[in-house]
Amino acid sequence: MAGQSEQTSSRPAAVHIADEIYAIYRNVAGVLYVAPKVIRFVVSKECVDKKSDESYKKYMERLKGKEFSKTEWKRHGGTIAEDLSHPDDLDITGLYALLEKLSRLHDECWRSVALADSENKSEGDLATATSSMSGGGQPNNNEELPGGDTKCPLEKLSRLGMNGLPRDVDKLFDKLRKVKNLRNEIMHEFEVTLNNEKFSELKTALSELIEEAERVYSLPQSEVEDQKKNLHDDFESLQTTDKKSIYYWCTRLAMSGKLAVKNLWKTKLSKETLPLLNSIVQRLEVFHALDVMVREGPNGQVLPYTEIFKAPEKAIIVSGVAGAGKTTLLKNIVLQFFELQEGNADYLRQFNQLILFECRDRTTETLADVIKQHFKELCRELEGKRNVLDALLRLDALFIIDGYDEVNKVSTNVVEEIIKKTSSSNCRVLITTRPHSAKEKLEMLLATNDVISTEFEIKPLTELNEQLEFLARYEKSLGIKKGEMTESFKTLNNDVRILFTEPINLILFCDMHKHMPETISSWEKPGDVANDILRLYKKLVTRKLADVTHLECEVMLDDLFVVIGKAALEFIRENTVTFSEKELLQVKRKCIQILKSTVECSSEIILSVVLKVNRPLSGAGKTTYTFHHKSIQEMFAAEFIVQRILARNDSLKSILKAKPKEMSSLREVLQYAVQGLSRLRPGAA
Ligand SMILES: Nc1ncnc2c1ncn2[C@@H]1O[C@H](COP(=O)(O)OP(=O)(O)OP(=O)(O)O)[C@@H](O)[C@H]1O
Repeated sequence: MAGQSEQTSSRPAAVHIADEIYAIYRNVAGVLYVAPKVIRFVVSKECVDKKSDESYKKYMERLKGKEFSKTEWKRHGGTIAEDLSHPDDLDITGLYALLEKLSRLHDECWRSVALADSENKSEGDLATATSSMSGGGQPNNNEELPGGDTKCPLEKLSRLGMNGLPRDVDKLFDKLRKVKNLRNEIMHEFEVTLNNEKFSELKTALSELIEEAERVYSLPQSEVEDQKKNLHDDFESLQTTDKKSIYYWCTRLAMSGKLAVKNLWKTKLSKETLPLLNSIVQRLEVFHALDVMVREGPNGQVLPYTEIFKAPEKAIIVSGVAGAGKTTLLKNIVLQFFELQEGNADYLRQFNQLILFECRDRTTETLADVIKQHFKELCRELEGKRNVLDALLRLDALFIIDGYDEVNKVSTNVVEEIIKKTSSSNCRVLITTRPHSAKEKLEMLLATNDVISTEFEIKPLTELNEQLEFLARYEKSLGIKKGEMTESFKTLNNDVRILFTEPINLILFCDMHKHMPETISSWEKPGDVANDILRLYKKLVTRKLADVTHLECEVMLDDLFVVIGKAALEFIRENTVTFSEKELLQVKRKCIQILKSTVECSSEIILSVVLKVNRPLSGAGKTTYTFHHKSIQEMFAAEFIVQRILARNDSLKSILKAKPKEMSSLREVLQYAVQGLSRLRPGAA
């Protein structure tokens, strides 16, 4: 269904739309409703030995004669939930994987029994020879019956096919693959979704699958006839579009969902305003393709980020330290998703819908609200409002959750809902988080919902050539003379250069290069850099103040930064990175008091330099404020701590005022504070 939006938007005639709805509806309902029914029938035949309330995991353990550990099940069961006992919620992909695993395991069982039989037989032959020599004549209990399946622990499943020979499942899987491929084409390529011929191709493929099942499982004629009749009736029922059916809403999403989401995000994400440069860059133009490291396994494999979806697990966690580029990676994935038709992001072809949710959001209360934001038009229709989420969960949607470490009381409910609702669907979830904070909580959330996940960590830009490549893109985009900024970067000593392994720091380097190039050559230790970044903020505020006063503002600025730093710390303690107008009021009041003593101006003059204003795109909703980056908020908070320690010798505990559970949000702040202290008072850190 990729590429749907553009085609749909340019179609003029209503009649065409009706034709398209009809074609899509039949194909989508064919692959999402009829085909799984047929495959479930085949699975039930492969599983005749399974008790109805027994989970597939327990069943497989019974056949294997041993329990699977978590990791073993991850390997054996793939994405099959541990407690799954009925395949009703699995779609073609899941059913295919399940059948493949079961049939392989059954073959294994038969092979091991045959091996045991042959060993027993040779022992028996020896015994017979011995006993015949001694004149004895015990019957051999291990004697193999025709087909060799009597000793198999599979009591009801026969090893023999219809022709009396050991069954051959290759053809069955060929037919199944045909159905699966049709599903993927229909779900992922909009031209195919629209293609009327696919509907009859699917019907033929399913009918052939039933016939192949007849051969493999020696099915009685009457059962095969019944299945074929059901198939025929189901396909007939799809000849008219049923607006009440959930597949009608899948169809509507297929037609307009992607365009709606593109309209919501593209403008917001395609440009980026850099923190202090006041320059706008095109996000895709400056994007540096980051590598990721596989967290599990001994050898810490490094992969391009585009490989993350090759992992079979439903949930993909991308972790990375502050400013490692997690959010930027997600934003680029969203943008690339809209460019799919140009063929430059094939790794996203497996998804036909996309939802983005930011954990820092403190106003969106439910998943239904998230869906409403994404598919406003569809949700305006009464039936749409009720059905869009359900329909989405039947499609191959990618749910992107940004910044789990920033999750708050409100957004935690939305995240939980996403994980719960997608757990038994075909959708996948991509979540970013800083590695320490909240990761355990996230893993717990996934485990309680039986969601298997895998983690990739963003690889820092440790090599000089990577850092230069990164900077060169910004150099070009910002119109800086080629080589000017990169040459300056090359002059850094190694101790300082290792600070620039994260993109955010390289961006701050661009800031320094523009506003205080002379300081770069004076950096000796990492602590010098964070200090200069705060100095840079002061310099920019001073410039603003110069428009309204010619008085000396240094002391006043220090006081203002203490107020801002204190607020930054308090917000971080509560894991808050976006602030409402109301929350900011308190800070403004304090700033005004300080300003009044020296100059008659509004607090906006200061806050407009330090904070970024986020106005809701739609016009609805409230304006929020953030620091230009969470790391900058952390630097301000750290500076406040350092100043309090130096000025009043206060204890860290009394400055932080943090409850034990709040301490994890302060990790990075403390790192900056230690750097600051060791710079100013080497013994104090
Ligand atoms: N791959 C990239 N290519 C180009 N610029 C990048 C890239 N990654 C990050 N940046 C720049 O670095 C800044 C910080 O990155 P980002 O906000 O994505 O980090 P993060 O890991 O989400 O940080 P945090 O954990 O603090 O929220 C971005 O605003 C962007 O300007």
